[in-house]
Amino acid sequence: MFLERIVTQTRIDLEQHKREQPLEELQRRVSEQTPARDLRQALSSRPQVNLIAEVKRASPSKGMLAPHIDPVELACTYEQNGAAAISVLTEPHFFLGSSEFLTAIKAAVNVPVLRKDFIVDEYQVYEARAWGADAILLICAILDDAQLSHLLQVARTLGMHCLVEAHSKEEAQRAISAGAMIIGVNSRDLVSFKMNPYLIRDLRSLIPADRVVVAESGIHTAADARRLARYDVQAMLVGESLVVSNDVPGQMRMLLQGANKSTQAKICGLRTPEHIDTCIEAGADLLGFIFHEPSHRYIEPRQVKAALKDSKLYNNGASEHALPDLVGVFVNKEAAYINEVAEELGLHYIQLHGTESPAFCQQIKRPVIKAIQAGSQIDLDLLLSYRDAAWRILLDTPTSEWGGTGVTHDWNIARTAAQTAQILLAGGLNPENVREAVLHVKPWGVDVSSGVETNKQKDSQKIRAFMQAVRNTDTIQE
Ligand SMILES: O=C(O)c1ccccc1N[C@@H]1O[C@H](COP(=O)(O)O)[C@@H](O)[C@H]1O
Repeated sequence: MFLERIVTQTRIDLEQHKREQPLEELQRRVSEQTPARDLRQALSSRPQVNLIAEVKRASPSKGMLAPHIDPVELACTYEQNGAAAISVLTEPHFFLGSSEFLTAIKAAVNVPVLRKDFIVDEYQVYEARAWGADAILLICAILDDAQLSHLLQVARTLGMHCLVEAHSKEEAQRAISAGAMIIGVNSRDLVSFKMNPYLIRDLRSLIPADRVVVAESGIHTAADARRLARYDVQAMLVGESLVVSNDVPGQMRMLLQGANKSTQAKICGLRTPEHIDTCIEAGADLLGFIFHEPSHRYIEPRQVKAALKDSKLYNNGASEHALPDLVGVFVNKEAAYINEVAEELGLHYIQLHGTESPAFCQQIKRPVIKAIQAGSQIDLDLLLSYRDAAWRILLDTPTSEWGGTGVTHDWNIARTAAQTAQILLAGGLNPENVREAVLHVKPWGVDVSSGVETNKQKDSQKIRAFMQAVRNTDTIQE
């Protein structure tokens, strides 16, 4: 097994390092270092998804990636193009890394530098600092609780932050309990190398708001990065897709733009597997299901289950398409019922489209999208009253039918609101007007139902046209 092999090899190397350079000598070198740069601050000072760009020549899962890269030149390119921190592989046998790369990179850049290695002994923490590292990686899977706490403590005394990596809910809980302030969620299972890009979605809600969350592995496209923005991570750690790129600045731009400047798109009122597939193929980010009986878009919860099961793309884990998240739309229903449906269907977000109060929103066990009616004016105090209770605010046109009428509202009002909160703009959007809406309002996301229908039925061509208009607008917003 890879992990066992690498840890065994690491321990052999470690004994040799200890013989060559006793801890006291290493500690003397540590004392000569300038203070460590603050990784936590670098990842949390701006409200955006930051990029930790990684320097690695090979990996056990992918073999040779970029054996001839110049590590310092690459790190400088990363810094010049907006990386908030640099991660450097120092493991020599499986990743072709080296301590010399780290020391040379540290001298060449001004951002924090992370030692990415398989750290199992406090000697390696001192080693990292002596080489110039500002932060280290600690992997929950190879450390017990006592070791994790001890290594965190040693790093703290040396002024370094730790990126504590989890691969499961249990490991995330261990990282939290150990007091880790920067928690990485690695989509790649270190034992099987299998990818689960949706692990971050499952783990994010477990991690307290005062911790910095880093999504790691398998981040290749703008859609991958846009998906991470939905989980409110503070950083993405990217190696492979950068080191193999022929255009590193272009790849970095695409990822940073995907995470921070693109528009999330929700298609609402879905009822069939075919339309679910169309949405996925077209790159929709959120799929909405209406659980409000008077609506012609109403769908019974069990029918949603069946439609998702029959969708070709939703069930294809190896699909090239990033899978959207599922939103259940409810109007003034009981909290217990909403929570039950959410659990049963595996909904990711709950949209509350009635008169639900902030206190009610807090009874919902999923992040809440709270719809607020925005007519010729908007009650900003009302909007702010949901600040702690709702994950996002949806602005819709006032109507007695609650929503889904295909009527627009005043986008100047919406623009003001979008400066105060992360807004999902709804109400009368369609393939023809969505570009203007996005450019004018600059919302976090857009939401459409009527505008992608013909004769009250979803229309695949209109769904594609809507999505294309949104993505084209993202490109010109760069
Ligand atoms: O679509 C419905 O029937 C509906 C019923 C009850 C609450 C909300 C509903 N739809 C929401 O309305 C907007 C879309 O509006 P439009 O049709 O594009 O004008 C969206 O938020 C839906 O979730």
